[in-house]
Amino acid sequence: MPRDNHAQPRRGDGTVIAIRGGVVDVRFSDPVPQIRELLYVDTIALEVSSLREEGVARCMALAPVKGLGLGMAVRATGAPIRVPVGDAVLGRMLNVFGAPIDRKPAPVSEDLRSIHHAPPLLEERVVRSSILETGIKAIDLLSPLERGGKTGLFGGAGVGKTVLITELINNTVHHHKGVSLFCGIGERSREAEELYREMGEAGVRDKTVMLFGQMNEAPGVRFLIGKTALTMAEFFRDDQHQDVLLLIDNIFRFVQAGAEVSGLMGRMPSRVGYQPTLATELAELEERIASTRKAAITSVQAVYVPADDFTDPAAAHIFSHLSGAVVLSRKRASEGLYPAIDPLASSSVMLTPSVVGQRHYDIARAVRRTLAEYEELRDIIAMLGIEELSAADRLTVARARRLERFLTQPFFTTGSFTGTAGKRVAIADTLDGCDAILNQTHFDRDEGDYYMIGGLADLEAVT
Ligand SMILES: Nc1ncnc2c1ncn2[C@@H]1O[C@H](COP(=O)(O)OP(=O)(O)OP(=O)(O)O)[C@@H](O)[C@H]1O
Repeated sequence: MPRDNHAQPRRGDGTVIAIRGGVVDVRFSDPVPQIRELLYVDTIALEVSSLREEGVARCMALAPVKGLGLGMAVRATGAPIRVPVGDAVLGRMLNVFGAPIDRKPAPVSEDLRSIHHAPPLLEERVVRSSILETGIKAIDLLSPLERGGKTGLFGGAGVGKTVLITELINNTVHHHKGVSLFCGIGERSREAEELYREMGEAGVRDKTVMLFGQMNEAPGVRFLIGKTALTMAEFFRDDQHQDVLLLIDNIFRFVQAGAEVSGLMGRMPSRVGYQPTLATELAELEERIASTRKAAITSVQAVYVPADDFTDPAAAHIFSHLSGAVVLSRKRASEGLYPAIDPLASSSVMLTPSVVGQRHYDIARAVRRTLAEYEELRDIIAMLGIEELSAADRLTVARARRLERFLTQPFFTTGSFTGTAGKRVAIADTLDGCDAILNQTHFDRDEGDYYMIGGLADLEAVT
C-alpha cells in the first residue's frame, strides 16, 4: 500500500490518535473493528487489543512504529491475522504472519487460519503415558520427557538452555515420526540463523517449520508468534493426524512481551511488575498445547529464570502448566558439569514404576538419594576435610562424584567448540552405567574417567 499521509479515511476506517511505543490508539467512525482484528497503517500492521470509549480501538503494533504519525489513515481488514498451514510451510522459516524470512517465495496454502483459536475441549484431550527418549543421560534418567506432554528447561542466563534445546532437536527430530516446529521467541537472531543451517545440515529441514519473533522485533510480534506456531501445529495434529514436536525458545519472552504491551496499554502492574493478566495470557497459549485423540503435540519449552529466582511469578506460572521440569543449575555449569542439569530439582510425572518400569525407577531414586546425601556432606568436607567422614560416607561421596561425572555428556551441537564428538546414549546404557556405579563396579577407575563419556563401555577407551 503506498504511503499517503494525507489520505482521507474511508467510512469504517480510522485515524491514528495516539502512539505510545508499540501501542497505538485509533479512532473509528462506525463500524468499529472487532477485538483481534488486523489493521494496517500504511504497511505497519496493528492488532486490536481492546475497544475503548467513543469508537477508539487500542492496538498492538506488529512492526516498529517509526514512520507512524498522528492523523494517519488506518485500514481495517475485517479479519484477524491468518496464516498459511499444512505442507506449504514445511521446510520454511516464517514470521508471525506466516510470511517468509528465508528469502524464498511466500508459502502458498489454500487454507489460511486465524491465529486465535480455543484450546481443544476436555473430552477431546487424551493423556498418553509414553516416553520420548532423548539420548541425553540426565534427562532420560531423572526427568523423562512425556510424549504428548510439556516439559520446561528452566535456567538463568547463560546456563545452557539454548544448547540443550538444540541438542534435543538434533537427537529427537530424526527419530520423530511426525512434524517438528521450532518457535523462537525474543531470543537472538544469530541463534535462529545457526539453527536453520544446522537443520539443513542434519537433513531434517523438510519436516520442520521454523517460526521467529526475535529480540529486535516489536513486543506485539513476540507476544503473538507462539499463537502462529500453535495454529500450524494444530493443523498438523487435527487435519493431518500427525504427531508434532513443538520446541519453544524462550517461553519467558512471551510473558515479558505481554508485560511490555500491558505497561504501554496503561494497565497497573501486578507482582514484581508483571501484567495483571499474566496467568490468563499464559493459559491461553499453554492450554492449546494439548494432545487429542487425533494426534499428540509434545512440547519442550526453554524458560529463562530471571536472576536465577525460581519463585519469580513468570517462572512459577509456567511451571504449573508442565508435566516435567529440567532445571539447569549455575553451580553445575561453573563446575563444567554440562549439561548443567540439577538432578535434585528436576522432575517429571513420568518417573513412576508403571511408566518407566521398576528398575529405572529404583535406579533414579538411588541416584537422587546418593547425590542428596553428598550435598549434605559437602559442608562437612569443606570444613573438616574428607578424612573426617566415616567409611560409609566416604563411599557415598565416591559414588556421588562418579555419578555426577557420568551424567555429563558431550553434545553434538557443542562438538565444534569443545573438540569432543557428541554421544547419544540409550536409556538401557544409562541405567546400566548408574547401576554399576551404585554397586561400585569399576571403582578402580579414576572419577575423572567418567567425565564426558557416553555409556560405561566408553570407559575402556579412556586410557
Ligand atoms: N552442554 C554444554 N557443553 C559445553 N558447553 C556448554 C553446554 N551448554 C552450555 N554451554 C556453554 O554455555 C554457554 C551458554 O549456553 P546457552 O546459550 O545455551 O545458554 P542460555 O541459557 O540459552 O543463555 P541465555 O539465557 O543467555 O539465552 C554456551 O555458549 C557454552 O559455552
